Amino acid sequence: AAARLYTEEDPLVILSSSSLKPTVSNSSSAWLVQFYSSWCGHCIQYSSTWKTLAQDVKDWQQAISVAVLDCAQEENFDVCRDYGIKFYPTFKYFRAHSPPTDIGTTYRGADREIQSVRRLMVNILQNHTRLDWPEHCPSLEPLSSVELLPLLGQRSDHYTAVIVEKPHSYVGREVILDLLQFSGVEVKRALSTDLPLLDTLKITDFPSVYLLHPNGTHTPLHVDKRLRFFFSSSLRMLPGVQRRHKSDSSSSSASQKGALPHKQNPEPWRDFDRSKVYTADLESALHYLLRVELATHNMLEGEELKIFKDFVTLVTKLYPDGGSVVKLMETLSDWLLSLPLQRIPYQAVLDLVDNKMRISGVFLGAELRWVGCQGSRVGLRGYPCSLWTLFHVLTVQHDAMPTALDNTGLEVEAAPVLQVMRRYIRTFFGCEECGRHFEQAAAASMDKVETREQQILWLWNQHNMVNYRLAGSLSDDPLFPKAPWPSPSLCASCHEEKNGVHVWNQENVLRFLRHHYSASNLSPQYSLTPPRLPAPHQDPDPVQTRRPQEEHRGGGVGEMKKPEQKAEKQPEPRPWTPGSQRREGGGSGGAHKGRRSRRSGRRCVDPGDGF
Ligand SMILES: Cc1cc2nc3c(=O)[nH]c(=O)nc-3n(C[C@H](O)[C@H](O)[C@H](O)COP(=O)(O)OP(=O)(O)OC[C@H]3O[C@@H](n4cnc5c(N)ncnc54)[C@H](O)[C@@H]3O)c2cc1C
Repeated sequence: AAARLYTEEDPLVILSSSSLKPTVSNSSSAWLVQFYSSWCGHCIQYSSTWKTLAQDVKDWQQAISVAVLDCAQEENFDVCRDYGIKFYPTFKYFRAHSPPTDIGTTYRGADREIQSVRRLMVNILQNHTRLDWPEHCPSLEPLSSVELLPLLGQRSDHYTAVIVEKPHSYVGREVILDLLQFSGVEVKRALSTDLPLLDTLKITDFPSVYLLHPNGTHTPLHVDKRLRFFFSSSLRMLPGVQRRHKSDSSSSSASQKGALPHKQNPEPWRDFDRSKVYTADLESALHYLLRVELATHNMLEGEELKIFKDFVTLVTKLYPDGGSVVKLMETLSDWLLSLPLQRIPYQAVLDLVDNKMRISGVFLGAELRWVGCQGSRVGLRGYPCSLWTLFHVLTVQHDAMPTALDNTGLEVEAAPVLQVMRRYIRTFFGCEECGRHFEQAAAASMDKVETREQQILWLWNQHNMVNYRLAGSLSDDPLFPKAPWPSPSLCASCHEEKNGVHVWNQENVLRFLRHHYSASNLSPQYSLTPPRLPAPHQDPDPVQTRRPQEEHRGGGVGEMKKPEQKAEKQPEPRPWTPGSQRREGGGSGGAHKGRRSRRSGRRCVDPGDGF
């Protein structure tokens, strides 16, 4: 097992003697298989490149799939001999619909860099004939102005994106394949040598994307950088464009029309801005965590109690809003720390949260109210989304207030937010499998995190690993497809390309995260708890005094409206009461009193725009 270079977690198929032939012969897609040996040093070194390649072309798999087979495993000795493998690694490709007698064609290209292999994959596809063309692969050939110009002005039930590029460019074909699993948009390509097309569309730069809208209008697609990643991301973000789930990959007419495939969410839709973080999501996270997730642990004792205390301390010290939530967590923290008990019944925690604190006007919102975390139907997004959001906010707050954890005992750890998160997820998070995955990742690299900046980036990177893994899975909300985050529309300067491969500019990512998850980017709109009122002598807090209408004005890059549903109005905050969810009233009444003396007085600094 120690020698295994690839696991089921990797975005590729692991083949063996028994599965090779049934998989690659008569398949509706082509296959690219790396025959390797787990003892070969070069194969070990190359494995990370192969995994990156597999991730890069994961969305192409209905046309061409990536696999590995370990020839060092005894059970595979015979099959490697039968397929003529003499050196490691050997790359072989199998055309779609190939007969069982086909032992594949060996790739002897100049190099094995990701870009070269990706281009090889495009060439393999284009070498198919009409008769054996992979079933789900659209045409990769360029179209001419004669075919394209008549489409101008026509109405349709989907977008058509025309990529106009130089003859040797691969971008158009790669973007066509990147969008293979998405409905609501069709991608075609044309060449920069087609002068009538260039004249009509007034295209002078290459590659360019020209977009034909469903309503018959047509415009150039604006991207910050003319790179494959930017084109693919922008097209995936078009309204109504969504990832096909495995069950509807045969592109049912409903998904083609951009309709949501599942039952609509009965909750009223709340318009929101993707470039903001909503306190309602953070409050709902704590509401769920304290009243639902924790409720499954009747008695908190020993290690569990310690982990819960640490979590409460962390939120008390780092939660960015200064209102009821902090006061509540502070009171809870004081209470937990003052008790000499080794065991605390969960019911006592609940009683404190629901009843005792309410007497002094401190309360946590009474319901789940997802905003940035609302899903297109019940059961999607919600709590896990808000938990990620909460911990991202805490990593950024820790960076903005480095002394906030002093004298809590947490400051001795290099990455206290991550360590508390790790222990919380392992012990309390309801999704056991998520906890197992997260623990694996933490065990592999969390101990290497030494600075607050690395702490922010570690969590961002880990979250993206999960996004990659879950893209296209059943938990992927079609309205919010899982994808590398932040998207180019949120942060163009976070994305670059090196040797044809997408890379992150980590400096800009860090800058973006510090802004996105900062206190000044928190929107109180839809919040369930009363905002902190600035004391007469204090400067008004820009977050808390901003009127909801100002937050909510349309036109921003990230504004997210859901079609067909009425938006919910800004609600009145109301407290939690055990029997009734509807009772009104209850102010924060001095909820923030004394807070600044107990928490670090430093404010988070917004590094400004310009991403
Ligand atoms: C610790 C943890 C581990 C999980 N592991 C699994 C698992 O193994 N299997 C499984 O099926 N589900 C897992 N989940 C749930 C899953 O990751 C999603 O949270 C859930 O499917 C809801 O997805 P979402 O579309 O709301 O976006 P989420 O992934 O929940 O993201 C929430 C919001 O965070 C922002 N965001 C997205 N990516 C990043 C990033 N890289 N850095 C910073 N911000 C980002 C975006 O604004 C996004 O809307 C896990 C959740 C958590 C908290």
